[in-house]
Amino acid sequence: MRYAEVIIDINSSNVDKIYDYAVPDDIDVKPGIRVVVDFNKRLVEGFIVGVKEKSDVDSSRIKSIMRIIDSKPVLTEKQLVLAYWMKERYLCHLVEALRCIMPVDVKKSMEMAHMVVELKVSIAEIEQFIFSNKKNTRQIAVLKELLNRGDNPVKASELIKATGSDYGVLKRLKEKGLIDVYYIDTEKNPYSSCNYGRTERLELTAEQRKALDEIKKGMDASKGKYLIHGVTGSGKTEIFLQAIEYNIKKGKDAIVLVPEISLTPQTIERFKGRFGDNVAVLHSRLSDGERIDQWKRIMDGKVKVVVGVRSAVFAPFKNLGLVIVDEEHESTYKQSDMRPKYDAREVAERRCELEGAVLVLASATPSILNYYRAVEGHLNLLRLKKRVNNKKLPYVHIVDMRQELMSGNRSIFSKELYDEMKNTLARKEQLILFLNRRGFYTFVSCRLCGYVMKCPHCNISLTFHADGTLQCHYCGYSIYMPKSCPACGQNSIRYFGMGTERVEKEVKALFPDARILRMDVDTTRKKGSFEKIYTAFKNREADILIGTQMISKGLDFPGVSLVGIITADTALNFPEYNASERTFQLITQVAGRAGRGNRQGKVIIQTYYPDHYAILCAKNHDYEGFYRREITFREKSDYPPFSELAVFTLSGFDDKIVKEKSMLLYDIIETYNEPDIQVFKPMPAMLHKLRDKYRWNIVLKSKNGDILRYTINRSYDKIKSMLDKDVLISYDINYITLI
Ligand SMILES: Nc1ncnc2c1ncn2[C@@H]1O[C@H](COP(=O)(O)OP(=O)(O)OP(=O)(O)O)[C@@H](O)[C@H]1O
Ligand SMILES: [Zn+2]
Ligand SMILES: [Zn+2]
Repeated sequence: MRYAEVIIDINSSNVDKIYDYAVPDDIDVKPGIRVVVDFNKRLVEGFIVGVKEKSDVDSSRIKSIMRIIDSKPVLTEKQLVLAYWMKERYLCHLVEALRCIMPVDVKKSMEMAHMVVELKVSIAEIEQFIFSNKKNTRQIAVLKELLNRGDNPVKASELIKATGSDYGVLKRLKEKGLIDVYYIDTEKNPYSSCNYGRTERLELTAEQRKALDEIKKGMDASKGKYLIHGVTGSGKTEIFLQAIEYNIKKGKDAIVLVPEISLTPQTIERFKGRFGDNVAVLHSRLSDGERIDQWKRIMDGKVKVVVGVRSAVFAPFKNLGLVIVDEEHESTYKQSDMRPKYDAREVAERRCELEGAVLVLASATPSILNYYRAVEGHLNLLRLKKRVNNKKLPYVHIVDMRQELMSGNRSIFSKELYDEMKNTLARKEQLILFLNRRGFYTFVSCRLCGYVMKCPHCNISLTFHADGTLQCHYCGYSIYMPKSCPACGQNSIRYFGMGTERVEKEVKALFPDARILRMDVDTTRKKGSFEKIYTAFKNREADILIGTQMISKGLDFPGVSLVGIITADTALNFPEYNASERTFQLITQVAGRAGRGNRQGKVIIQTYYPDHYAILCAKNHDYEGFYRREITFREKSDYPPFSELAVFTLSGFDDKIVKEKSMLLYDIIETYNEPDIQVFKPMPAMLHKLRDKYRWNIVLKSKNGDILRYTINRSYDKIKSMLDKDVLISYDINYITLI
């Protein structure tokens, strides 16, 4: 007797283990095949992860596999290993990891969405079958429906609906040779309709060539991990393109990860321009159907390159040779809002190790973590110090906003920025105004009593919008701006702070003839609106682009000679160990948008902290200097990369109960008394009240990742058994932001 080790496709910690099922003699099983099994008297799907001759489970209790879903494995052995690794690293259920690797919608669609069914034999043979198999009512219903529809193939999903049958019925008819079931390729390729001009390989600069040669060596050896540190505009993308070309020549596939906000038409254009229809694009704005189609094109080997966001790291290539992670420092590579809370950079690295592929991380401002790993010799550091064609990096000027205020300037623009804007417009060049939205609110309060308008569900300040509403950016709660103060009744409610709308208004007042575009969450909500604004600015249909984080990445507009950073330091005072790192990265990236054309660019940074090393090093284009300051601080305070951090978050409607349970969890962790673990007392989360729920955090820190994970697992299991439904608990290992 053979036994299959099966992972049940139910997402629950109780079910997160391997179950043994007996394999009937006439069924052929392999790891990676999906099966239907009886689980607690329910028919459920599962994945076979192993096959063995003996089972330790009592033979009287072992059930048999009902049937197999796939004739060939849908998961490779390496994908299974990757799933196990994710489970260990992020403490997720194996099913959660498998669902990333083989998303549910893709799974379903493989069976249904594109399957077409048609008769394979003559009508006479069908009639004969119906006549002699009267008992198979469901099979007969299907055949009759097909006869009714004449010669045309019918979609499997439609057929099943019309006859009340299921996929199993179709499968049995196919096995009998009566019908044919096949996929049609609808090729809902959302980019194929666009016209991408073909581009040719560029003659590389000496620095580019050196970097590419190194990467090629890695590709020849089927291994290697690289970190490209290349200043903005140094031509990193051209290196990617030629590395991919080499990879394709070797018959291999490549994945390029980019942050959501840099997956712009320009980025897509660059890859499509070189590799045409060999490129699939995966981003979160695709419809389900579009995503499934892209996924299928990858599985069927129809493309050689995937350009996509975080989840594209799981693209089901069979012959992966290269994974590139562009803008490697971006925090969005970490999935924070849902389980499994994986980091795509780490998954990429693990996947490369497993599949003999080369990893290339790249950034103008590498994450402290990966730069440290490069310094320590775990990553191969490749440097690009110059811009292409020796174009100069922009000249950066710091304006001390405290002095502006003292000299009587209450405008959001310093005198210097105003003058430069005027000059730039006079020269008919373009300029970008950048606003750091992080931690910055346009809040509304009473000038007399100080009352602040807050969201009743989230207890954070409401944001003022130009249409006269106040909105909560977390839950969407919205009210009209009140005429009088709800607390003191006086007519003295005003809004403070600044948003992109306010900037736009001020610019209009100062430069009534300038053509302005605004790019933020509000103006880009509609599908395609990002592209519209982008193209308009690129075609120089506007002079000024005002925007938030969205415009900081990867944009290459040669017409831009001035960048004004209106609020450079709003994130600097965030109570987070990585606040300086993120401020430095942001300023450097935004500044990098200036002077990519013929004229040297100019950048003006407005700040209240002109002496902070994050600001000063950004001004001097001094990454190494910043790194040295920052790594010293991290080492002294035992912050990553010298430790790992994790957080438990408890939440519920009753603040008192949530706090009590947090204390209880704290005590549990303390009683384990692990010397390598530092536990911090429960603290109300920064967003203490969110969507009517109160939230508390417990932070853990350790130099020993194994013990950290062991402790999280143990204490989580323990506290789970002591919680009612009214308190929810979650954890995040190596979280990015503590909220
Ligand atoms: N070898 C080359 N010869 C001529 N032009 C080049 C060469 N390499 C790149 N370029 C051009 O230089 C410009 C900047 O390159 P690219 O956008 O790849 O820089 P980058 O390093 O990715 O910058 P960022 O980090 O700011 O996104 C692009 O317009 C690109 O087409
Ligand atoms: Zn709210
Ligand atoms: Zn008041």
